[in-house]
Amino acid sequence: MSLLDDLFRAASAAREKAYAPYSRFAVGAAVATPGGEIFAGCNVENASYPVGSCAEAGAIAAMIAAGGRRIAAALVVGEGTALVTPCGACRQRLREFAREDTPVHVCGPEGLRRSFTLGELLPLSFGPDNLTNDG
Ligand SMILES: O=c1ccn([C@H]2C[C@H](O)[C@@H](CO)O2)c(=O)[nH]1
Ligand SMILES: [Zn+2]
Repeated sequence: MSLLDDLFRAASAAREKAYAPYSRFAVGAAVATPGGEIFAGCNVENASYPVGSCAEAGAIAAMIAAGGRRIAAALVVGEGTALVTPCGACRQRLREFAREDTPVHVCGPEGLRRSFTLGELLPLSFGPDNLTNDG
């Protein structure tokens, strides 16, 4: 079984647990560390709508809490027929721990629809390197 399969399974399982009573749009996400550890998350909405969080944020939080610091690959599972790519805020969240060439796989419930690099989704990005002062 491939890393892609493992990411898809983890994200799909998290998506089953999504708390999305307002949008009724369940999303699951998973990230893999360079060592092959996988962390997943789902969207968690709130009666105060802006307080809700994306699936990607949950997956990244799980990785950080477990001591992970780098994302080697990410995957999102949405629904409907359109591509559910990470929202703008989540592209930036991924950017903190990933590189321009890091793959971001976009799936529907049936499986992979398209793969991007993070650089394609967030070109000319601002990241941690911009804040280092070593010339
Ligand atoms: O990549 C995405 C796109 C949307 N959502 C969530 C946010 C909200 O709960 C619902 C509808 O936007 O889907 C995610 O979690 N990840
Ligand atoms: Zn998002």
